[in-house]
Amino acid sequence: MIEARGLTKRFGSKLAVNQVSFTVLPGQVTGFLGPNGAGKSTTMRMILGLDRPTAGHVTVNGRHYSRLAAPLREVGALLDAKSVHGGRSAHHHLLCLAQSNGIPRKRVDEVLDMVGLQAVARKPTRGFSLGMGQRLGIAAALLGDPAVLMFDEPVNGLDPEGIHWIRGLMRKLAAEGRTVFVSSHLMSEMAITADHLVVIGQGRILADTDMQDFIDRNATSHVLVRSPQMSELGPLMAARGWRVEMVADHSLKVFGARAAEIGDLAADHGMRLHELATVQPSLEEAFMQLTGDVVEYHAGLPEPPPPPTPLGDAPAPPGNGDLP
Ligand SMILES: Nc1ncnc2c1ncn2[C@@H]1O[C@H](COP(=O)(O)OP(=O)(O)OP(=O)(O)O)[C@@H](O)[C@H]1O
Repeated sequence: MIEARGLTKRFGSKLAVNQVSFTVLPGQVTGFLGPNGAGKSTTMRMILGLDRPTAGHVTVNGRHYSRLAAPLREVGALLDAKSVHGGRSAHHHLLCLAQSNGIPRKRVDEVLDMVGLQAVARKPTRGFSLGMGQRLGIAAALLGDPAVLMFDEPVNGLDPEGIHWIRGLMRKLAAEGRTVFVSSHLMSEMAITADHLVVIGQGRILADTDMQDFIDRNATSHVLVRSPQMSELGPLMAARGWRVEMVADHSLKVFGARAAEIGDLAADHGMRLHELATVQPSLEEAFMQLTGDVVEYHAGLPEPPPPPTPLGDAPAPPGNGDLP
């Protein structure tokens, strides 16, 4: 278990982490999300005793990292996969770590097997791809068979097979009862890997809740409707007080109504429907909704396209409203 209480880190005038409190429980994968510069890495570094908190504290299994008798056996971490001496082989790197932490030699081969690096284990790591470096970092994290695991952007540089593999590994580690704390910018990946989310923005906790609750609270589902009689059906739905938006392919997005209500309305007026589907919001939509105001670094992108036209103001569709 990881417990942070009032955790704060200031770099000069920059308050990187601001009075953060959260608990990461065993037996589940907890995703740590936030825009660039939100304070994720700094928080993880404080958990590992690599940065000293300005205020507050954080413990791993009830103790500060510096007080752990055999740290690698209690917490394994992948923070910066590039922090390996390029002249050493993967085997040698792991062996040095094992020997300095009282871990049996045979564990080195076990973790090399687990991450799929056996075939290149004796080659210098300077020739490793980004993905191989990630796998080696994960092998080091697993070396002490720790109950707590932390991964900062673990899928960085991994190919689809590698991403699939790490997803399975995290789920397996959590199912074994371990504490798994993982940061990622890949929302689609987090959506299928994490059970619980801690979301941080500008150094403050914005959400600490389970995945479904986070999505439900921060984004709304809608119903996608396609009908050859859209020009008549649209105003009927708008008149019910439902928010109706025309989308690019001339279908409609309807907010505030259930699919059954829309189907009934169409049937009552003898109108045909070609599609009626409830669309659940994604983690990415919920994340963007919550963190939109706290993004530190905005790209100089061109102006976004105008929002979809609400149907009430929309020009009439061409012809009799039939869809292509
Ligand atoms: N050693 C440091 N000295 C000064 N400022 C720092 C230092 N480390 C981090 N910061 C600043 O603290 C803030 C939080 O940085 P941090 O790396 O923790 O964010 P992050 O959420 O991990 O970002 P990213 O998703 O981009 O990796 C940023 O504004 C960063 O510039």
